[in-house]
Formats: sequence, C-alpha cells, structure tokens
Amino acid sequence: MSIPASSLPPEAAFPQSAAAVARFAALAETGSTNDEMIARATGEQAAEWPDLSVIVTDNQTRGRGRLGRSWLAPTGKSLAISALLRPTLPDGSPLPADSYGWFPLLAGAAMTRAVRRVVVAGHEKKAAEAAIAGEESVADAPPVTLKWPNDVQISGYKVSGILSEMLPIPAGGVPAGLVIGAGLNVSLDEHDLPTISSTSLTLVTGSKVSPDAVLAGYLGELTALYRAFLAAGGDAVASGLHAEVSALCGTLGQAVRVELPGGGELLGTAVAIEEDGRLRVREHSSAEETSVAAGDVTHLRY
Ligand SMILES: Nc1ncnc2c1ncn2[C@@H]1O[C@H](COP(=O)(O)OP(=O)(O)OP(=O)(O)O)[C@@H](O)[C@H]1O
Ligand SMILES: O=C(O)CCCC[C@@H]1SC[C@@H]2NC(=O)N[C@@H]21
Repeated sequence: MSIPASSLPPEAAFPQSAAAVARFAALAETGSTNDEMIARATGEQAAEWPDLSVIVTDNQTRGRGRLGRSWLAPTGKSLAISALLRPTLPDGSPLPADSYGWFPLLAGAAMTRAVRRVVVAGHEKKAAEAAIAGEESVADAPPVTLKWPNDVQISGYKVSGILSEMLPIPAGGVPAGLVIGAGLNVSLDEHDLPTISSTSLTLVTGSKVSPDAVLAGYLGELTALYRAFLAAGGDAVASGLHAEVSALCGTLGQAVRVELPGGGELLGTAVAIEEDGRLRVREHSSAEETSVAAGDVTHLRY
C-alpha cells in the first residue's frame, strides 16, 4: 500500500534545500520561524543546532517584520525561512561584533541573487514561448534589486523582506550568533498581496515556481557569501561583499526619504554604501553627505 502524501514529513518537500545546509527542519505551521530558531539555538538542545541550520514553513501565523511591523503571508503561498549563523573565523575565533552589521546586507544580496535567477528563467521561458508563437520579442526581464538595507524588489515591488536578530550576548562576551529571517512571496495572487507595493514570484514570472528550488538557490547564495566573508576575516571589502551589495543595490542613485530611528528625516540622493554597510545620502537642501546605519528608507519617485 502506498503511503498517503499527507503522512510524509514536511522536509520531504525540500530535498535540494535540505542538502544545502548543516541541519534543515520544515514545519507544517509555526508562529514565527525566527522565534522557533532562537528558542532552539539557545535552549537545552542548542548543541544540536549548528552553524547553518535552517527552519522553514509555508504557514507562518505571527510573522514579525522590521521596526515592530507584522509580516503577512497567506497559508501555502510564501516561505518563512530562518537561518542560524554561528560565525567563526578560519582560526576558530568568533567573528568580532563589529562585523555583524554586514549580515542583513549579506542575506539581502543572497536573496536578490536567488530571486534574479527565478525571474530570468521565467523571462527566458516567456521569450521561448513567444518565439514559437511567432510573436515579436518580449520586453527585457524585470529588474530585481536590493533595497537598502535588505528588502528585495522586482520592478520596485517588494517580494522579500529580511529580519536579522542577534542571539542573546552573554555579559561581557562575544555574540553567540544570529538568526536571519527571510519572508519570500512565492505564489501569492493579486488578491493575496498584503500591500500595494508588494508582489510575488508567480505574479512576475507567470509560471509555477518550485519552493524547494528557490529556497535551495537562496541557501546556496547565502552559504557562498557567508563563507567568503568569514574567509576574509569578516572584511566586507576584501571578501567582495561590499562590491556585490553595491552592484545589486537599487537604492543607489535614487532620491530617498530616510526616517531616522531617533525621529526626524533626511531627504536626499543615496550615493554610496560605506565600507561598514551604512548608506551615504547627499541631502537635497544642503548637498551635505550623511551616512545612516538604520532607518526606514522610501524610494521617492518624481
Ligand atoms: N508578504 C509581504 N510582502 C511585502 N510586504 C509585506 C508583507 N507582509 C508585510 N509586509 C509589510 O508591508 C509594509 C510595506 O512594505 P514596503 O517596504 O513595500 O513599504 P514601505 O516600507 O511602507 O514603503 P517603501 O518601500 O516605499 O519604503 C512593510 O512594513 C512590510 O514589512
Ligand atoms: O521586511 C520586513 O519587515 C522583514 C520581514 C521578515 C519576515 C521573516 S519571515 C521568516 C522570519 N520569521 C519572522 O517572524 N520574520 C522573519
């Protein structure tokens, strides 16, 4: 007698992703994958959750976004992914705390690259179908860019958001690691979208997208950028991460409004990403340049 599909563990739906990391768990449902991962990484069984452990679900019921917002995801149509990193340098010493600021950008770059591959493949499929039908060539593939610090946008619409959270730091100690949470809108329809500024992979490509393939793509990119960053001692410039993030970042060259964490705002043009990951903005009123480490950035479209 064959086993009914519903009795298979959820991991069975993610063979490529499970092969890409040290430990992989897929949950049928959870409140927040970041909360799940933080609890496991700091609980009694913490030693069983090594560097590059991943928890995923397609049914996250209380997703948390940046700046205290909620992350909304209709059941079965998006992925909530949390990756545990316990970064150590090649000599075995822990990564210094001041390199941790690069992780949100590193994860954003990894997701941008993974989404780009899906969008380009969808575009090539459409182009091939158009050619067979004898139609005129189709338009260029839509741009997939990183919105500083870590949203992924397709043609300016948000398809993924990232929330990185540090594990508790022991008094006077070095960080024990962090959890990088990523929400990815996979197959939402128009009517499922939580905001007018969001989109999904299926809406953009017009094709069915394999959650396992896109997740494995993201985990592969994340692992590659992470390993290069650690091999360079946590130096984003030497590892090429600074250049990669700058190349993927659609915020550069844009007119932006930055709502600063302490109140107040900055109106200007985003001109560069600093070597420590901050965004440098040239103010419109004074032409003065200010670098911001955090804040809510809006791309202004005139
Ligand atoms: N599944 C989702 N997809 C996209 N955004 C979502 C989703 N769930 C919740 N949101 C939230 O919706 C809000 C809108 O996101 P978005 O970044 O597009 O707009 P914004 O921050 O208001 O403006 P802007 O992008 O122009 O700066 C954010 O708080 C985002 O976290
Ligand atoms: O854009 C944002 O505001 C960040 C959204 C982060 C959502 C992800 S989904 C997986 C992980 N678990 C959470 O509760 N949040 C993050």
